[in-house]
Amino acid sequence: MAERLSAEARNQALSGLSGWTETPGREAIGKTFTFRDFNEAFGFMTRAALVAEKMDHHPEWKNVYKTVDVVLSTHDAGGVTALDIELAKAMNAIAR
Ligand SMILES: C[C@H](O)[C@H](O)[C@H]1CNC2=NC(N)=NC(=O)C2=N1
Repeated sequence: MAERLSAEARNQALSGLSGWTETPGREAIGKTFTFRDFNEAFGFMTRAALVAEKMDHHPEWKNVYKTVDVVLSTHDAGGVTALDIELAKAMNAIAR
């Protein structure tokens, strides 16, 4: 199983991840993606879902119209692991 990252390692990883921040009150990272319209937002979710399923690592997320709020943590590890960082990177790449 992937290891929980220390606070220092999390901050180090976040410094290279545009738009992602620590989620207040829990060990997780989050980002709000904003798109042009619902179609773009849902297209992003569709592509990200395929990556997540392939990784067997799944986001917590919520879509309202053209925004997608994403929170990533590794439930099995009780914190943020390299899997969350990898999925966050993939989501940034998909959203570009
Ligand atoms: C059995 C299965 O591999 C696990 O439950 C996976 C599935 N997807 C997961 N997704 C996330 N975000 N955290 C997990 O710990 C996790 N565990």
